[in-house]
Amino acid sequence: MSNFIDELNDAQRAPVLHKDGPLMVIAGAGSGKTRVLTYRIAHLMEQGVDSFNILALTFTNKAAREMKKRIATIVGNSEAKNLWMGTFHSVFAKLLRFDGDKLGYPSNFTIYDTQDSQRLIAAIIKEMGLDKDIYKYKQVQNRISSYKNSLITVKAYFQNPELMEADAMAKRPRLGEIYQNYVDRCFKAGAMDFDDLLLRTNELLTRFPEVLMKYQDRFRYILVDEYQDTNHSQYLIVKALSDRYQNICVVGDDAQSIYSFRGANISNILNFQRDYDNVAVYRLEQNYRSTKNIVNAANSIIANNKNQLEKNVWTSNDDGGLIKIHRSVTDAEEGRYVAGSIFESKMQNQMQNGEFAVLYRTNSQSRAIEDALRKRDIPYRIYGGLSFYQRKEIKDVLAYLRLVINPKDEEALKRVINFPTRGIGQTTIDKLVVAANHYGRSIYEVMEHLDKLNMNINAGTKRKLADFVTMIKSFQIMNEGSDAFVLAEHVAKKTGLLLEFKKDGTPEGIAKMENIEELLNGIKDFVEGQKEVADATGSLTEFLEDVALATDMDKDIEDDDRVALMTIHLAKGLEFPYVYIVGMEEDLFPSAMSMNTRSELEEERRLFYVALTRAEKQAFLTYTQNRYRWGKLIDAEPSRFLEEIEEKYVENLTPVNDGYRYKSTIDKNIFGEVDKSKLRQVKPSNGTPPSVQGPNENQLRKLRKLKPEISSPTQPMDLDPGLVTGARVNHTRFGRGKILNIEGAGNDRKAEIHFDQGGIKKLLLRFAKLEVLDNA
Ligand SMILES: Nc1ncnc2c1ncn2[C@@H]1O[C@H](COP(=O)(O)OP(=O)(O)OP(=O)(O)O)[C@@H](O)[C@H]1O
Ligand SMILES: [Mg+2]
Repeated sequence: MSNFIDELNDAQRAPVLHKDGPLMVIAGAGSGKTRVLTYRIAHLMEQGVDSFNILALTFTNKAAREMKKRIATIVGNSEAKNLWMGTFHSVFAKLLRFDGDKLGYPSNFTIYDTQDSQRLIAAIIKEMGLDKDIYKYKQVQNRISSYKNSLITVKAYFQNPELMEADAMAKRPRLGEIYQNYVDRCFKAGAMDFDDLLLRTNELLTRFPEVLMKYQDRFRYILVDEYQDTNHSQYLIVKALSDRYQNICVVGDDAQSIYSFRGANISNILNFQRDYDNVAVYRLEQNYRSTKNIVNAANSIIANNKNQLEKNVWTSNDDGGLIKIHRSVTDAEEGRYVAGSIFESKMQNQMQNGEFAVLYRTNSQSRAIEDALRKRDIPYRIYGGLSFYQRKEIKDVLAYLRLVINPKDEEALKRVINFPTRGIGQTTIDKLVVAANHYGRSIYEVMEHLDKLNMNINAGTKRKLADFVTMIKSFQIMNEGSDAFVLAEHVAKKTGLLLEFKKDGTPEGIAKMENIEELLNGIKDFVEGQKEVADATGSLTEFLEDVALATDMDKDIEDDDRVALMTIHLAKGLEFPYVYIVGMEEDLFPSAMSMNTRSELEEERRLFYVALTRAEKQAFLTYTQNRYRWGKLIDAEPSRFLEEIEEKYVENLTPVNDGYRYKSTIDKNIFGEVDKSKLRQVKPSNGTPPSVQGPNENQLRKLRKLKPEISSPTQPMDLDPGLVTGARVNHTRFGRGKILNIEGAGNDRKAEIHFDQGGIKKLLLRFAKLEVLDNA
């Protein structure tokens, strides 16, 4: 036993040692909430609480694994293994495997990922003959998802005139029917989507008191990290399970609640004291993660929110560097600045790639950063993009494996029934779907009974369908006798998938084959690994569940030294020595979609607070004057959040008094309708010093009259001083445009130009004969 209790300060020790009963830890970022949760579990086990009686819910599976590792070093590996620990989705998927049969689900139910759900919804919209431009499948899926997370079942929906009216007003009067069909189809396919994992758990616990009692008795101690981001469905599950023993410990930070768009409800944290008797509330105030400058800057930002619990976060860490703000002319230049700055820090301070993170508001911002990092040969990893398991060839193999476990799985079946091609056309598939709907059965069941059904399908096709069924059945027989790896390898060969990609012969085909090989390796690893886990057998079902709930975030990558790129949402709970927050611009951050109400804007501000508090040593904020959005180059305005940081904590790397400063006159109290024109009213001061990085239009005009050497160091200067990023130019054939980027040297010097007539072209300067315009 280690004396791990000594690794806590007094304020942290209290909730760790707290005896039974409900407790809540409310504290700012980096104050040790996750550490308290981890150590409390270790302490409970030391006090003799059986590891089987503890349930811990975390934000990512990776976080759960790390906690388990830490606990294992304190109480020993074998005990730590028995803990039920993971995300809500993974924990309750496991619970539903045991008891979902009471709701009519097979224990081997499939988990539909978002893509599966969207495909099915798109198919239903088509079958119903609805206009796909009005019934956009992604929007419909979103809507259904939010109903499910608010526990609005189909039945409840049709009993609620207000909801129906709202959908009718949105020109989607038949949304309820789609919802109904979607739920029916999932059920028939023996499938649950992500939201079902919570919805059905709730249903199970409400409808079957004996099941509820069983789990209440099992999970005598429940702990929840990031409690501020639980949605209603999750909240109810926790409430129900903890109702009997009331040994519930939640930790969270209202200032970091950033998932309300997914139905998370900050009032869960505010109402906790009302929900339980004698709640002990603990507060932590000392931040161990960040420098004084970062902590104070973050405090000054969040102080702009009206709705928040009083907190006084401080740190005894060093002051550290000021928060650096950098402006550039284009997003490409922003990327180059970030890459250059990382490169420099690495050189100067001997830092690893893994010590840097670049955070952004939306995934699409990663491209410019990636390009720049690649040019500098800095390895990076994008989190939350298309994960390995979502690649087409991988999903194809997985679809066959899913069919082995659950042949009713409609999305898997549709995916591979004719891939590799075996002469089963779309018309045949449509007929099968119609028959399946008619008989209230799955497509596979229809295929099994083709000879008894009077269907208009010719004998040749019938034989092909029968062959397919026979093939799946042969896999099923094999699955009983061999492990997941042996079976998967057999399936990849026997179905012709490997051959299909090999035949292809292109580099892409080969890459796909290699990916399949990687998948097989992964399955082998999994089978080996599972042998050590309690309750696990290394079966194919377990593997598929792991995959369905995996995100890239969950992969163990500690040994891999790369710069991390991710959205701020994904960065919650993590920490990095150096953090770059890019795209600090109005309409991007805060997002244009989140400025309609005060509460939306406050959520964006919390998001900024989360972003900044990820940094341990140094934070950089960057913004650009021009950015591509929705295929157009737009003038970007500096984010209002920049001016909300108290001035003494920031350092501007680019001059701010030159007409493009971020100090706007925007009225912070106006929320609904921000007067954008105000941002433009900032007058350029006289005697603007020439900027050395990213000149703006005003400066460009001046620059053209100045000596060539006064130009951005990132832009090697041409003989013609006007040809720089951001300059307006005229081309004899393409007309007027704006230079986005200049690259290459000598005869190879090229300019990337966005022409007013539309279109971006890369032109060799020695041929282009560009005229620099003065009247920008
Ligand atoms: N008493 C302590 N002594 C030394 N380091 C500590 C102490 N408490 C926490 N830390 C360290 O401070 C950092 C932040 O802790 P932790 O991640 O638990 O904070 P948190 O409150 O969960 O943050 P967030 O709100 O971002 O989730 C971690 O690196 C942790 O190891
Ligand atoms: Mg935490």
